[in-house]
Amino acid sequence: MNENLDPNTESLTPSDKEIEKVLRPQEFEDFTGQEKILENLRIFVKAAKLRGEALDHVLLHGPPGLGKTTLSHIIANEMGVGIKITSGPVLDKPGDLAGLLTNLETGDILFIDEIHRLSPLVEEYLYSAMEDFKIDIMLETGPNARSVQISLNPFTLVGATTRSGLLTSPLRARFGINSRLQYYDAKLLTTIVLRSSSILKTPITDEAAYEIARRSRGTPRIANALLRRTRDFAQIKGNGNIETEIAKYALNALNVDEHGLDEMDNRILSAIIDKFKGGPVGLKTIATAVGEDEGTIEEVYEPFLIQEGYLMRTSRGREATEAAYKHLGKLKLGGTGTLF
Ligand SMILES: Nc1ncnc2c1ncn2[C@@H]1O[C@H](COP(=O)(O)OP(=O)(O)OP(=O)(O)O)[C@@H](O)[C@H]1O
Ligand SMILES: [Mg+2]
Repeated sequence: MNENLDPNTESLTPSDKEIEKVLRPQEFEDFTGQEKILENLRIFVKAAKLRGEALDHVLLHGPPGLGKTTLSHIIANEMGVGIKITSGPVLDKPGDLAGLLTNLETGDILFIDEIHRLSPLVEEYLYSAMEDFKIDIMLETGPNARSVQISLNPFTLVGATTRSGLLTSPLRARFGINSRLQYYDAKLLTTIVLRSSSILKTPITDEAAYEIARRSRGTPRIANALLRRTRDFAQIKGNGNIETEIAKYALNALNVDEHGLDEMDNRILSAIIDKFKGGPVGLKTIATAVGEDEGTIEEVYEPFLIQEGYLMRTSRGREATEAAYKHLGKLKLGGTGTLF
């Protein structure tokens, strides 16, 4: 997959990361889309503030780059509380978590990214913290070891995950607010691209913004990444302004096709069609065929291909749809034979 389009932040260059921060909305007001979720969050935040209580625990799930981290920061800003950030794989043992929890002030937010990757031990430790704001701490080790229970300041846990299916049900049940972020339509992404280009002080036409938006896999992070790369093309190959023509040129150069599918999307569809007669074929087999990690295919590529109607998930595996054949300009063999 093209590095610039990777929806995982890890592959962004340091300056890209800086820019991503600058482009990150700070308040509900700046956050585009996800209307239902926002409408509810606004009410829950307002009510919690009125009562002077910590906000209920929030679980945010959905594919990468849709705004989970952004929303967590916004919630902290809107609540007017501090936020401590950590992630599932970083919290090795209960002690790590205890350190964070005991340092939270009343109402603070503890943001745990990739919460599906918590170790079972740490996860269990989290239960009483979430439920009763109490934890047990071990004093000393060996024969003198004993545990004392200490009370925590009421806090809000915000958990984010791209794989909500991997969460255990006891953990999931402890979140009072549970929101699934959806892919953005082209119109919303156009608004986001226009907002970002104005922050980056890059002139862009509405039409060019739409061109970038509709080819961004429904994902704000990708829209912003494509905007930055297009800006580079505009500066070097054009006059610095982003117009439709230069946007199209840049997107083609970046291997984003007319429908916004990137190289890996197309490789997945081609593999299913060419190597496995259109499916059904198992995820593992697809992963091997395209040389990509199974989990990444499942959480990054597949949801979008399914939503756009190129892929079906059946009990027997993944199947390419008519739309996929059409998209790749291939004929569907066998079946009803009613193509012509
Ligand atoms: N609704 C939105 N409006 C404007 N910009 C957004 C919105 N959602 C996301 N963004 C932009 O997209 C970028 C990625 O968002 P964010 O980091 O919150 O995604 P994420 O869901 O946490 O992804 P991951 O699962 O990879 O952690 C942010 O820097 C932000 O600028
Ligand atoms: Mg994130």
